[in-house]
Amino acid sequence: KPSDLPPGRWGLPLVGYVPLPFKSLEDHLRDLYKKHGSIYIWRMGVHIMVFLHDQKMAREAFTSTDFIDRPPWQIFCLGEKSPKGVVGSNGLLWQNNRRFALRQLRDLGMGKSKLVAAVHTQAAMMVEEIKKQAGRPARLPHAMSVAVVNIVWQMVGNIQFKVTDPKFVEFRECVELLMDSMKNLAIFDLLPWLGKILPRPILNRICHLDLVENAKEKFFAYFKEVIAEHKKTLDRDNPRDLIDAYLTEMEKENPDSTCSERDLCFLIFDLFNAGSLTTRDTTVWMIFYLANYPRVQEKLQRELDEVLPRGTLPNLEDKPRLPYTEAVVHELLRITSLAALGAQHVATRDTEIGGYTIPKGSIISNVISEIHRDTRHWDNPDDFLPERWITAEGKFSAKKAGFMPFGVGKRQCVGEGLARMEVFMFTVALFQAFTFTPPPGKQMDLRPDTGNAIGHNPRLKQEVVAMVRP
Ligand code: HEM
Repeated sequence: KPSDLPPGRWGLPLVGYVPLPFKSLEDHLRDLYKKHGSIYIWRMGVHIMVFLHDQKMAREAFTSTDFIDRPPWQIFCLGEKSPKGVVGSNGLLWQNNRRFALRQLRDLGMGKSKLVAAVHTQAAMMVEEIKKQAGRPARLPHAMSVAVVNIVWQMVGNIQFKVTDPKFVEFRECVELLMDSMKNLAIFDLLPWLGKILPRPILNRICHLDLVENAKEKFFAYFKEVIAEHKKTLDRDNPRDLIDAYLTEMEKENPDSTCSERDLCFLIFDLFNAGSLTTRDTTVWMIFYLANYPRVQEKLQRELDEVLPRGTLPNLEDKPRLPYTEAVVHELLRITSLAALGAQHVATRDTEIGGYTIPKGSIISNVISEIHRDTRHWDNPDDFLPERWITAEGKFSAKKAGFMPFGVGKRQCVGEGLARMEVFMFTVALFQAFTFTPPPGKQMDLRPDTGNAIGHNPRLKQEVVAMVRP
C-alpha cells in the first residue's frame, strides 16, 4: 500500500480486503474508525474506497469539483453506456438535468403551497387506509407506498393512482424487482473482471445484469406510454408537469442541449428511485419510533392539538408554530440516518483530503450514520431526544454542523425540500388521527433491516397498533 494513502485495509490485488461475513458493513466501518480515525481506506475488489467520518472533511470533499462525479458503476448507470438522468450521470448532462430537476421541483411547488394540496390529499388517504386496521396489531398498509409514489407522479406526469389500481400493483412490482436485482450489481461493480472470465449466463446469475435490464426496460416502456400521451396534448405555454416542461425544452434550438427521450425516461426513473421509498421509509420510521417513545408522541400530539383544529393539516406558514413537531422530524432524520453511507462519489484526479493523497478513481463515501452519532456534535447520540433541537426560549433551532441526512455539497439531495414537506405533513396527519403503540407486550424493533448494506431501512414486516384518537 502506498504510504501517502490514508490508513486502512489493503488486502490482495483484484479482490482487495474480503471482510468477515458475520459482521455488518457498518460494524466493520466502526472498527476501522476506532482504529484509524476520521478518514481511512478499504480496498474492496479493484477499488480504493475512502470513508469519511468527519462532517468537516465530508463538507470539504463534497463541495470540491475533485469529487463531483459518480463512479461509472452499473448500480448508477443501469447498463447504459453513457449514463443519463441525474443520479448516475456526470458532466454537462448531469449539470443540465440537475438544474432542470431543481427548477421543476421548485416551480411545481416543492416547498411551496402548490404541492401542499396534493400532499394533503395523500396524507388523508393514508389516514383512511390505516383506520381500516385500527385497534389491532397489523403491518402498515400498502397505501403508504401509493401516497409517496402519487406525489412524485403528480409532479412528473400529473397522474394519481387509486390504492386498488392494478396498474399501481404492476408499477410497484417493477420497482421491487429492480431494487432487489440492483443489490447484486454491486458484485459486478467491485469485481468488474468477472465480466472477462465468466460466461454471460453465469455472470447474469451472480450479478443480475439481465434482471436489471429487463426491469428497467419494463419501466421505460410504461414511461414512454405516458410521454406519448403528453406529446398528444402538449401546450407549450402551459406546462402541466415535469414531462411537459422537458418536452418543451427538447424542442428548443440549444447547442448545449443534452435532452433525449431516453434521458427523460432516466430522469423520471431517478425521481421515483430516489424520491418515493425514501420518504415512505422515513414515515414508517416515525411511526415505529414514536410507538416506542410514548412520551415524545404525547408531547407532539399536545402541540398539534394546541395549534391546529383536529383534522386540519398545516400549511407551510404554520411550521414556526409547531417547533416540537419540527424537532421530532429532525431528530428522526438524525437517529435513523436513512442514507447511512450516502451515495458514492469518485475522485476525478489525484487529490488530497486531510493531508492524505487520494488517487484518481478512488470511491468516496461520507458515513452519514456515524457523523450523526459523533459526540463532538451530539450529546448522548444514541438517545432519541427531540429536545436537543429546541432552544431555551422554546423555539426550534436547525443545527447545521454534524447533520446531513440529505448529503452535502454539489450533489446534495435534489428532493430535500419535497421530502421534508412530505414527512412533516404525514407526521401531523398521522399523529392527529392516531396514537401508535407496539403490539401488547412488545417493543418495535428499531434495528435497520439487514437487507440493505448502505442504508437504514425499517423492518417493514413487523406489526404496530394504530388507536384512533378520541
Ligand atoms: C427522506 C428522504 C430522502 C433522503 C434521506 C435523501 C437522501 C439523499 C442523499 C444522501 C443523496 C446523495 C447525495 C450525494 O450524492 O452526496 C440524495 C441524492 C438525490 N436525491 Fe434524495 N433523499 C430523500 C428524498 C428524495 C426525494 C423526495 C427526491 C425527489 C423526488 C430525491 C431526489 C434525489 C436525487 C435526484 C439525488 C441525486 C442528486 C445528484 O446526483 O445530483 N431525494 N438523496
